[in-house]
Amino acid sequence: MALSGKVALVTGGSQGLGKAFAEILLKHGAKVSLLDINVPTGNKLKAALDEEYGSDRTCFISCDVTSETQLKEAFHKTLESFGRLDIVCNNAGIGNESNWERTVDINLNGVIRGSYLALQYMKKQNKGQGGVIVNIASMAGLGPFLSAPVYTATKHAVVGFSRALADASQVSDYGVRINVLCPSFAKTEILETFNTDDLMGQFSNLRQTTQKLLEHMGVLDPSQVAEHFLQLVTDDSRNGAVLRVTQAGASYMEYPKSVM
Ligand SMILES: NC(=O)C1=CN([C@@H]2O[C@H](COP(=O)(O)OP(=O)(O)OC[C@H]3O[C@@H](n4cnc5c(N)ncnc54)[C@H](O)[C@@H]3O)[C@@H](O)[C@H]2O)C=CC1
Ligand SMILES: CCCCC/C=C\C=C\C(=O)C/C=C\C/C=C\CCCC(=O)O
Repeated sequence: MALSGKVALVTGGSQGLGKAFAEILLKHGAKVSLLDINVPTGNKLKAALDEEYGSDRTCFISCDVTSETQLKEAFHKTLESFGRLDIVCNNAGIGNESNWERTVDINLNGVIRGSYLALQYMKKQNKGQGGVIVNIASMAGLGPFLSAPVYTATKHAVVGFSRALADASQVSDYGVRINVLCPSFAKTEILETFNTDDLMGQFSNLRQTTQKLLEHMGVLDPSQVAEHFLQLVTDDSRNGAVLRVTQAGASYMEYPKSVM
């Protein structure tokens, strides 16, 4: 998919990986709708991007992915502002093992809400032009992150949900590809979770083990992660792909062939 003239929507787009995804899409000619609950940071980012790319290339929409109403409205506004929708990145996520229900509602339910709305707006059967969904999971979607069982569960679920949806989309001929990105640790604000006992919940005692894991795996720059995100957006041959990104490089996960 060539990105010039295409329109993308990124949840959790105010900062961190969402910001890096928005920037790489803009660099390649797309327009981007940024959705986030962090309004001051989102507005500041929009102002900075206006300077660099012009004010008609982005919009910022205050939106909580736990609200079906707000998310629906944000998709509607994006279509209204830019006239089309081609790329949806369900990226918003948190680490909170104490209020684990909220973690599930953002990291998993938010991805499901965003993916279903994306299909509704992009599938050919609804007069959409087709497109691509990239859901942001984590290395914790592929193996256990011992100090964060609920975070791990949400990310495994995002991988399974996205793979099943990709097959469903292909068999239904929606013209929408669905891929998953699984980054290792990246230098963003979410890493502060490890310094916050209230968020670590009952496994805050495992701080040292977590710290060792982080030192062992290293910390990626968001721009490195964004390069691989771009691959999932632009490579039309990829549907149901799960791409893991580590300091050692990126590789597609291989799974046994589906029975159907
Ligand atoms: N940084 C890392 O080490 C890794 C992060 N990830 C995933 O990447 C995604 C992005 O996280 P980061 O950029 O690292 O963290 P971050 O904390 O910098 O960014 C997350 C963004 O999501 C927004 N957000 C949180 N709850 C929201 C809600 N209910 N509705 C809308 N927006 C909401 C925040 O305001 C923030 O702007 C998350 O899904 C995270 O799980 C995956 C692997 C590694
Ligand atoms: C409440 C704690 C969750 C905090 C979330 C903060 C950072 C998130 C980072 C990640 O998403 C995880 C990245 C990599 C490590 C995860 C698992 C390692 C195990 C992988 C394996 O064994 O294959």
